[in-house]
Amino acid sequence: METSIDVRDLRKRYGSTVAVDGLSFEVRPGLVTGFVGPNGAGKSTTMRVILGLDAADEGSALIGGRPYRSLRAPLREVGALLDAASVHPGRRARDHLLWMAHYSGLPRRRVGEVLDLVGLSSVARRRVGGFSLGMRQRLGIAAALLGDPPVLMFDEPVNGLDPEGIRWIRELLRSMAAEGRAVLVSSHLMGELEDTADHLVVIGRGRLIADTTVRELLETASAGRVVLRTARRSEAMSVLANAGAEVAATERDTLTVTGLPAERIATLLGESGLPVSELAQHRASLEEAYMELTRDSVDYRVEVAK
Ligand SMILES: Nc1ncnc2c1ncn2[C@@H]1O[C@H](COP(=O)(O)OP(=O)(O)OP(=O)(O)O)[C@@H](O)[C@H]1O
Repeated sequence: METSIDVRDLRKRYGSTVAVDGLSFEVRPGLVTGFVGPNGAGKSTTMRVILGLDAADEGSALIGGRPYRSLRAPLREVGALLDAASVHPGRRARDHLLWMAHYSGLPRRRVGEVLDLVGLSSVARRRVGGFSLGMRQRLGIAAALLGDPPVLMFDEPVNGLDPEGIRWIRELLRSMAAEGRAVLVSSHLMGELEDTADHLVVIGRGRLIADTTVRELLETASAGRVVLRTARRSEAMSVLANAGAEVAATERDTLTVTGLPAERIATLLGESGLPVSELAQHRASLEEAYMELTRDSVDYRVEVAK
């Protein structure tokens, strides 16, 4: 199962909107790659182009070295969950999958297998119109798995799910990658991917912002920042600023200091007779690292009413 997704210099515009602007990245087998960016960053468009649902203006998006449209048995090559609401409500879950299997030349027995895998066997003869969002997501995932493909793509799969459903999808994604599949999963919330993704492709306004492992991203975001607590915060701020540090007041009695090592901070404050109740290297959360990265590429900000 050594199939990957290769996106090279991809460009796509809709009228005057540039949705994807020269994007390149790879989704490798055996890993869950998180595809992250603020709303409107171009994630869905990129996925649609990879799946041949939209044509690129420039560049390429290949699955196992070939464009989607030239794949002879697409469902055996790539499975995708884009829009879980797209199944006709009058159709029964099992019939939907049987029709897909028939249309794609897949054995009927796969339908029972994937229904078991996603936990829908007991409701397989019910109409999809009566399904909850979580059940629809599971059906969409069953459809993606039908051809047992080496490449999987999920667009915001945990949207609107309860914690049990979220945990189920996370475990499924991890186990699919552990079997050697290339798994691409998008989200506009980095936190959602914290326990799931090995690798991250972060985009904003259609461009690549970071292509990195989760670990590297956290290390970069944490680097050189020290957090300290002191009851005499404003005096500590001026002592450290005079020594050349950049100092930000965060919580009530807390400062975040950049530009001085922790030992130097301790010495300076000690010499000035200022009490320090806590002094530690800052450990950034993934969400924090992401906010930092995408600060300039958020299209729609909520203005706070004054
Ligand atoms: N069919 C379309 N016609 C016109 N504009 C579109 C179309 N599809 C996407 N866009 C625009 O392209 C940009 C990228 O949209 P896209 O849906 O790919 O972003 P996204 O990262 O998936 O966002 P979200 O997290 O909100 O789904 C947006 O400005 C969007 O309005």
